[in-house]
Amino acid sequence: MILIDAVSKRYPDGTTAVDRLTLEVPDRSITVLVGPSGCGKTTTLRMVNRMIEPTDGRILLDGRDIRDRPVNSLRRSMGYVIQHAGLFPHRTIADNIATVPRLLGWERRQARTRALELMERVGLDPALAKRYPYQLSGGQQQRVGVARALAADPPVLLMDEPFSAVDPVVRKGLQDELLRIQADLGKTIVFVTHDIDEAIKLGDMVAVLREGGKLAQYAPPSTLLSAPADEFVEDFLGVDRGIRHLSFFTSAGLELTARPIVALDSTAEQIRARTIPQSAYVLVTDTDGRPLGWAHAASRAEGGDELVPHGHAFVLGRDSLRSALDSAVLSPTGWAVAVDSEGRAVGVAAQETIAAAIRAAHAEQGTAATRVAAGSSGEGARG
Ligand SMILES: Nc1ncnc2c1ncn2[C@@H]1O[C@H](COP(=O)(O)OP(=O)(O)OP(=O)(O)O)[C@@H](O)[C@H]1O
Repeated sequence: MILIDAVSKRYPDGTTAVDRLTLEVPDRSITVLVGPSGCGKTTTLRMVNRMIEPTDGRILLDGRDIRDRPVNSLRRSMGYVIQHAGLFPHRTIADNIATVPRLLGWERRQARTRALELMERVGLDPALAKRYPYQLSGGQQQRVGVARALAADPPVLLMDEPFSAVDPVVRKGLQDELLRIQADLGKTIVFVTHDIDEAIKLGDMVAVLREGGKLAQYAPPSTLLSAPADEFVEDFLGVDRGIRHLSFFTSAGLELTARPIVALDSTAEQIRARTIPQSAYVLVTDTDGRPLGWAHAASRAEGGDELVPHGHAFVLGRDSLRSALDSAVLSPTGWAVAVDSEGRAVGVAAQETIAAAIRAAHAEQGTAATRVAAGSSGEGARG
């Protein structure tokens, strides 16, 4: 665990960049520092690897003051990724990634093997190993930056706006890759961003900082969205807070009906038998059970073959109630389509049913929060 204990940083010109910040960064999880420009995020991150020394307070790594460790060994236990990757322009990709292993005295061949292995892990074609950074796209360079930080397998990763300089699509890919890598490797990651959506997507814990380097709130993302500490945090979270919070509620227990699902070759009788009073439509599937679209039940029973696109389906259990609601809202019939992991239709749900599930999830979360507050449960509050 990294403990940032009442740490302040004042610069000689009188600027207070960080003001008595206390944070416990849990092991093997992603802690995000987020806040507006100039609120002290980078300064905090750099105090963790001693690129900046605090004016007051102390930082402990696994219970030991980081000032008691030689700075080189401290930094080698902490991979560091920055915006624009910061690669060495005159070194090949493989040599960039192998930098720290080589510094640690690894054989060239061993370091190269490690570099190639890491390229695959971060989603880079090993054929790029001999190229130079300028021959790679911005997104590819960021992946190299992550691979380089992971090269000596440090327990801690410090990431300073690593994905800010790439377009939204590439950025989403990099975020997904980081979550995949983290699921495999379980590093202790401190991640700086000014993007609240990125913080909510990536963070197990999120620290919202305000100007003057003060901590506004430190909580799991779900708690931030459901209970922002004050107006500043609420404003920073932006609009759609309620809708975004639904991403933390699973669709697993959602009540579905499979009745209005009919196969492409269903007879008029079968269609009539499967039509439900609440809807004039049936969902037509192919022979493998994958949804093709909605059909007006009465017309189809009389031989009509018109299908209305069903929009996006949600994967039951894997996707959230936000995804289920989105599916219903975008559906021309007002009914969401649920599929299994193979894409086969397993049922449909009306908007009202999803709304009831949302109310139940909120009530359940409220109960869990009360239990935690009362100290009668060891459960975390997330999701
Ligand atoms: N060397 C310095 N001397 C004086 N003030 C500094 C120095 N470095 C940073 N600051 C100030 O400290 C404050 C915090 O800076 P920091 O870079 O940590 O913010 P940040 O939250 O990372 O910002 P951004 O999102 O814009 O990168 C800012 O007001 C900045 O101007």
